[in-house]
Amino acid sequence: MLPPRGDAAAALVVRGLVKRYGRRTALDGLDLEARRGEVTAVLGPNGAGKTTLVECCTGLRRPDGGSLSVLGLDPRADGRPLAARTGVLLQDGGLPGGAPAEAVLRLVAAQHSDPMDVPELARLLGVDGFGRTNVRRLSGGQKQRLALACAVVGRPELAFLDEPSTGLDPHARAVVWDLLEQLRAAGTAVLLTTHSMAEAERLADAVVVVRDGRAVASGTVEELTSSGPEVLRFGAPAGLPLDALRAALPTSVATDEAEPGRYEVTALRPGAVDPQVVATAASWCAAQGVLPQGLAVGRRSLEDVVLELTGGPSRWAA
Ligand SMILES: Nc1ncnc2c1ncn2[C@@H]1O[C@H](COP(=O)(O)OP(=O)(O)OP(=O)(O)O)[C@@H](O)[C@H]1O
Repeated sequence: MLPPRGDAAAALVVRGLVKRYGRRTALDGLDLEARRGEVTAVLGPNGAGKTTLVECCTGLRRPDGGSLSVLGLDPRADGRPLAARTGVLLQDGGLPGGAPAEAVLRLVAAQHSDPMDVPELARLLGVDGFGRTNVRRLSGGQKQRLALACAVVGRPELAFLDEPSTGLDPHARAVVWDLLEQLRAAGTAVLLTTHSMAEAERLADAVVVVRDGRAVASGTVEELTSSGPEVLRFGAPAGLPLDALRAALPTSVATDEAEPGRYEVTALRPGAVDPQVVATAASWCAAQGVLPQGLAVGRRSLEDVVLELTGGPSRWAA
């Protein structure tokens, strides 16, 4: 694990956080920091403890051990001042069911001293399209957009966003990503939990990988993915015979169909994936009569790293 980057820009400092539910330990000594003007993405499989972390940070749950500093305050003792300075999006929304969407947003805005412009935010997140609809009647994605609007309307210094783009269509997701970039540019510290590697790659200034209630790695996407061997990847029809390709390539690379239709030529020593290897693989594809889709040389993807750190695909499927 990379050393923590403790400094004055940290809006959230979590040290050795422990939370148990009966005999189940959800957080087992978790360390994490989130800095102002940065998006910190918390990644990890189902049950890793991400939501419990957000619930502890927002004062909804009492930790059993460790320490928490939220904008220099204690989330349970200083709930009131923190409510004015933080924004929270929880997975189950927590919206009142009996009022129209835009009225709910106005109500939340009125609780803040310098809220964003409500009509403008409503337009940005598409809340204006269902502003008069009762919250109870909103679709999952509409509720999610309203809950996100409520979380950010008070211009929070620190925003806790638990899976903000889950259930959103691609257009809404792009809008949410733009909004998160605006928050970051305004100096907000954003703690984002997500299962979307694309979201983390696009937005995260820092990534914390959580497994079994502990941070098992942290750093930038670049720091986490820059180690490991170079790999030539391409897509082609599944089940192509690889023997001829293996015979044509040097022994300094290993060739596999990593998953059906996804081929990888991995360097077994530094520099082994060289231009000649790329040309050989392309010629082999030509001999097979196939066009290699997305042929590219790179290192591990963020998904590869996270799967490796958290125990592989079977663990994620559990
Ligand atoms: N209220 C609760 N009572 C008992 N156990 C709980 C409770 N909430 C969470 N847990 C357990 O604590 C562990 C961590 O759960 P948590 O919801 O924090 O994980 P998560 O990383 O957010 O998962 P997901 O990705 O599925 O949202 C899990 O084993 C879960 O079953």
